[in-house]
Amino acid sequence: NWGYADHNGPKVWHELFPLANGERQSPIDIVTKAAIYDPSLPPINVDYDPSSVKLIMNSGHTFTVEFDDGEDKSVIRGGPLHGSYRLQQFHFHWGPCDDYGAEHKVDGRDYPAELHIVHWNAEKFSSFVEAAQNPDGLAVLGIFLKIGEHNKNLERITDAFEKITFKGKQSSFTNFDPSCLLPDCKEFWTYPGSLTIPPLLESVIWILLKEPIAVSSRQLSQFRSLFSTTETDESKPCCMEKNHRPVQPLKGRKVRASFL
Ligand SMILES: NS(=O)(=O)c1cccc(NC(=O)NCCCCO)c1
Ligand SMILES: [Zn+2]
Repeated sequence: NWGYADHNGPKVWHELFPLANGERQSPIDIVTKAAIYDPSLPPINVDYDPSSVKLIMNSGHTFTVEFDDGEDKSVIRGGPLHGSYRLQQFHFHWGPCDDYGAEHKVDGRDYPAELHIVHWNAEKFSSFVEAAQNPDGLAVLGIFLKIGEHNKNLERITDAFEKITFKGKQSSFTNFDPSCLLPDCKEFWTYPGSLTIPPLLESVIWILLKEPIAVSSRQLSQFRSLFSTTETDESKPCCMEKNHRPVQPLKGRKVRASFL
């Protein structure tokens, strides 16, 4: 099925997933001078309960840290959002080297990786799957990663990798608050977009923080040490070395900024 190689990657996703050529696809290049400052945008407010984390798993395309979204324990509010959106999972996107690998760009510039914290509108819909079918169903908080100091808050995540080396593996994960991965400054850009993985549903309100967080090159290399193949895969085991979609056409969309 779909992946990031030449035979099954972003260039051919449209064959099975026609939304790939849709009107509000993600990621995009954020042209900062074209962003519209909107002083009426309230600040972003995250309220995460560390006890709602459940597990960490290798999906074959990335690794996800999944939360109990059966009740309103961990939510995001404010910014462009109407009401509260419930935390479901977070995951990352990266590339084969430290020069690129994030999904969104800023003024054409590549970051080496990007964190996506995924939420769904539990006030209007009864499940993630239902929310994902609606234009205001999902809210993804995107955080850019840059190469710098070792990030202690990532240690518990990279320490878990030995238990989820292969596709399909999962391991219990407890007591983790993803707000420890956010930068101090919560200024953001926001625009209407889509999932960046198939089925590319156009149901995401994107909120991208302007300030990146730092991780060490060694920590990022640990991401690439995960396998995109199962333990029993006949074909030779293959490392998860890239899982980012190229930027997509803006098609007239406006990007708003919470800052001047
Ligand atoms: N990449 S993203 O648009 O933030 C996004 C939004 C909502 C759900 C997901 N899903 C995932 O990344 N799931 C990981 C497993 C996918 C199937 O391998 C991604
Ligand atoms: Zn993502």
